[in-house]
Amino acid sequence: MSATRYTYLGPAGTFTEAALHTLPEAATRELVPLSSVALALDAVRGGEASGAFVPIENSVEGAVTATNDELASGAPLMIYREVLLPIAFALLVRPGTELAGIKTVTSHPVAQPQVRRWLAANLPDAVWESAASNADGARLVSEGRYDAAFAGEFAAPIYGLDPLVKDIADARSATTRFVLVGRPGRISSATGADKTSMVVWLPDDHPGALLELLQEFAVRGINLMRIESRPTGEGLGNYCFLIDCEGHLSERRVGEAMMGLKRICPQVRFLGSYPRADRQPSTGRRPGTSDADFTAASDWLSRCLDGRADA
Ligand SMILES: O=C(O)C(=O)Cc1ccccc1
Repeated sequence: MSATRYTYLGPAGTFTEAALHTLPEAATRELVPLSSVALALDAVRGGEASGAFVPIENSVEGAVTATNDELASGAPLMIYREVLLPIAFALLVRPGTELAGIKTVTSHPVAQPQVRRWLAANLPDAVWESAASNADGARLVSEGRYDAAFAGEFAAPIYGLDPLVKDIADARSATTRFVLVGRPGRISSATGADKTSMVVWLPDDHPGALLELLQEFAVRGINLMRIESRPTGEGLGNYCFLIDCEGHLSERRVGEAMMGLKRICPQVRFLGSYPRADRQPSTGRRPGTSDADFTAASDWLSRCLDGRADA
């Protein structure tokens, strides 16, 4: 196994690669591009790499389903870091191509909703097809398989293409979130601005089951940052939930919420506690949910059990 190898969604020139380079340790790792999220994660599961860097969520399109499904199934993995990257696309073409000559265009499926309005306004008759990644779309254009690709402008020189149009984004603040995933191991210490991720399977099918699950967070004043339902693959109506909440597992209220979920849900997969990329501390605490409040309450319980309730 290689402790210094990170795989990522490639090929060269993906947004994933650009985001990976913002991690300080990327400079000292062997970075290996692979053609799918599943392959990048399997290399970690198989011990050929210590980390895989993959997109997980987009502010316009939502979940990158391949990543979410991989984290919810198969051998367990954990998230150790996250990176946020603002995304703007360039329309990459072979030198000499003009807008009027573009009949086919490609991108990663998560990119398409971010350029849908631009496409309708500027290339209404062009046929869009999905690529394994935005950079792979650029590679396919260089091979003549498509006329144009939406990708990062930085991918153009890698594939001998020209950015015909730059800075394309239907939503100005489009951001993609990427995560560094490894095999389960020790989580980093709390920083005061942390996030905890998990996959939770619903308590057996009954009215209010989802509410019961959410109450574990609500009563402890824990703010949710994301909740995504995904089919378990075990028949219609069977879903699990990928949840990100504010805080670190070592905070009493987060630990107690996880224990609450563990008691009522058939399965809970802890996906890690790690520093928030936006460095924002957790929002508004509910009174009585600080670590000191939990410690005081359990001390009091011990005194009650000892017959010293008034001490
Ligand atoms: O990293 C890439 O280039 C990808 O293909 C994944 C992706 C898709 C859409 C926005 C950002 C990243």
